[in-house]
Amino acid sequence: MSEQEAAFTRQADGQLAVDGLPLKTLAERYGTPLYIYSDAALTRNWQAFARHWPAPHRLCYAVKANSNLAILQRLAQLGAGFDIVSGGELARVLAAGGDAAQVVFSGVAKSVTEITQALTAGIGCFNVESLAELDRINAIAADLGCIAPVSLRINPDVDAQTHPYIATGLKANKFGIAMDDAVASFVYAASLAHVKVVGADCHIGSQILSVDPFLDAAQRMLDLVAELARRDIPLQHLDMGGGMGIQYQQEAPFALAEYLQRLQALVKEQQPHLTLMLEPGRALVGNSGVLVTQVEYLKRSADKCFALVDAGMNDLVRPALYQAWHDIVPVHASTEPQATLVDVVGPVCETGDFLGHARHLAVKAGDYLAVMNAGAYGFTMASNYNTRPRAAELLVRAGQAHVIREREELQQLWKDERLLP
Ligand SMILES: Cc1ncc(COP(=O)(O)O)c(C=O)c1O
Ligand SMILES: N[C@@H](CCCC[NH3+])C(=O)O
Repeated sequence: MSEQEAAFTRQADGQLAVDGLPLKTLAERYGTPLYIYSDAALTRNWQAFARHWPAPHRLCYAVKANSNLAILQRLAQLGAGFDIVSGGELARVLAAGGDAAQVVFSGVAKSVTEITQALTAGIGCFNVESLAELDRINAIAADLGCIAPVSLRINPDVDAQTHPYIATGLKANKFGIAMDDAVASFVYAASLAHVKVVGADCHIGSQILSVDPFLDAAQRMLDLVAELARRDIPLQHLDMGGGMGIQYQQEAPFALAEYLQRLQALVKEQQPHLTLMLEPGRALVGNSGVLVTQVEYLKRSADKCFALVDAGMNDLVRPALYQAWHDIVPVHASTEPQATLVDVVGPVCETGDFLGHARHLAVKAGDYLAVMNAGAYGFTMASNYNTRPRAAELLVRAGQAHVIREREELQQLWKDERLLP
């Protein structure tokens, strides 16, 4: 967000550093590709929310953005709840010391196993995405002899004006229950013996740069809350999801404080008893991480120059998947005098395997590059495509680098595979 300071800064000697540690030194010591996160940035991002979000309002960090245990641990220490989308994410939150009661469970296709696991752990709330799911939760809770706290995810049908693959609040999207069906769905939920309706939620998309779609969605949700109150279905909380955008290139995201304050003002005016919840992912972790990669080769032809680097779409898929822009900068001042237009591409056998096209870079083989703002949806979307071990992850805290995930070993990649007898 606009008020967030950069954690990765250029020192007087030309080195890009985090907390005074040059990234080049870290890359040489731990190898590349290497994800490096800044605890100071994470903490600052958290505080940018927390400052304007007094209790009892709550923040449930969207685990999918970056689910490393140490990141979850730090956020739990800062006071975060968690928004999860799988039993795996729930297990991670618990392993990191998170409180099950502060967990909300989103996701369109929760399995019997996952619902059972979540009820047994005592999670705070299911964000239910369909009536079929509601029936399943009710039946499992009946078997377990408990009552499941539920919120219904309503699709407010607002256009978040973001990339079509990460817009989620339109009628055409697979998420949530249509606003037209919302009242009837709540009436049905309230009639079930083993669920307790505690809230309503929505999530209109990701990387949203204007506050208007959020406030538009909030007003629609508040109208629904008012209608439900008239029908004697009082709600305790309204969860407006995540989606707050960050600056990757020239975008100008809205001021976070403005959104948080205007949202609270709306609620205070119309439904003062409601607790508000948000599920930020990217806005907490996006700018707190970089992916460091080394240039293996330069390949020049008459009209093209490729920097072939050791990180690929399997390490950071966002450019390939969404044509997303990430700044790519040298980690240290290059001895190459001439900046040229370079396509920064990975080793994966796909034409779509690129990190950045036509970048102005002074670069030579052996140089390290930092792919910026890679803290969200970076490592969590990484794969082993082309039998490439996933990168190591470091968290720098108070000037010290901690390995928070070891680089994968090749043997780990096929340890569960079996040759035929
Ligand atoms: C239900 C839900 N909540 C929260 C998030 C987090 O979104 P963001 O990282 O854009 O804040 C997502 C992902 O878009 C989501 O689907
Ligand atoms: N993975 C997407 C965000 C989608 C979030 C999923 N609800 C990204 O990298 O931008």
